[in-house]
Amino acid sequence: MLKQKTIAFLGAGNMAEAMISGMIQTEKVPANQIIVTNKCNYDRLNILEDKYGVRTAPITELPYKEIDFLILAMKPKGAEETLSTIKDLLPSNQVVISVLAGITTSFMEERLNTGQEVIRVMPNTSSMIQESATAMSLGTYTNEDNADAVNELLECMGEVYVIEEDQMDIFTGIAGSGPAYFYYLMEQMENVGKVSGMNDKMARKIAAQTVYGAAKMIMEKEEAPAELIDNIVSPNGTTAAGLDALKKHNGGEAITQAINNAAKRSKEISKELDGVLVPS
Ligand SMILES: NC(=O)C1=CN([C@@H]2O[C@H](COP(=O)(O)OP(=O)(O)OC[C@H]3O[C@@H](n4cnc5c(N)ncnc54)[C@H](O)[C@@H]3O)[C@@H](O)[C@H]2O)C=CC1
Ligand SMILES: O=C(O)[C@@H]1CCC=N1
Repeated sequence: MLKQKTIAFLGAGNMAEAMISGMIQTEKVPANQIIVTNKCNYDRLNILEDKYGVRTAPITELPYKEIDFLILAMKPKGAEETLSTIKDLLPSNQVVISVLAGITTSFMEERLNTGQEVIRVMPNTSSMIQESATAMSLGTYTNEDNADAVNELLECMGEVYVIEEDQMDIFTGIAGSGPAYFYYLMEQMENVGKVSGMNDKMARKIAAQTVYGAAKMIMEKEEAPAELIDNIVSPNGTTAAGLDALKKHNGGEAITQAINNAAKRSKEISKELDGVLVPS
């Protein structure tokens, strides 16, 4: 289904690159059917062209009629201007996909022509290696075939979850921002290893392998985290001592706060940006 689709990115940053990398690796989307544009920084476009074989174009020269899926991948504050620029350039059957935190489907629909199909998506940077946890929520006018095709496209980047849009803020807090929390924790693990005399590279790999193995256990065994914890803890052993310290220092509360704060920020972005809507 994807072989015939043309996909364009508006925005050539980290998230766009991660998604392009995921798509190219599956070989489901031919590289020359991906077109990337950026507001400025044309060097960045040259880098992506050389690295992935994608096509690039200045924003004013995008072949809108040729494009099936137009992916908004700039910062959320650029959405308003971009939607007003592209509004009358889009064919009616083109799907606008946004990965922008806090930008709702109704925000997009209100700024595009009536009936334009929009899909809100929240991937994460693990799209780069096809290991994203990605959510998608459909807009008012999305047709089923297009929704299926976009789902298939997102599967190039990892697992896809179709969720109600009112879950998108919390999903963003858990999975969109989530990799950063784990990088932060792994950085601490690495540092503790280094301080104790471990070789730098080995300390990093040990931390990453430990987290990777634990995540894989949850994915592959149908056991709850609590059961897996039970398998590690010996009475009066090292893990009990470690978990005691983690609980004493509110480790669980810290991750809950991180997720809730990110979700709160996603909601705030929606409110802040929606405030600038000028009725036509
Ligand atoms: N980085 C991440 O982990 C994730 C980011 N997102 C969303 O992806 C979007 C992009 O984030 P990043 O790639 O991290 O940012 P970034 O700063 O790396 O890239 C943004 C790119 O958009 C370009 N740009 C700005 N305005 C533009 C416009 N009007 N038209 C075309 N290009 C424009 C910039 O030149 C830049 O290359 C954000 O809205 C963010 O909420 C979503 C999920 C995860
Ligand atoms: O930090 C951000 O706002 C974006 C959205 C999710 C990950 N990065």
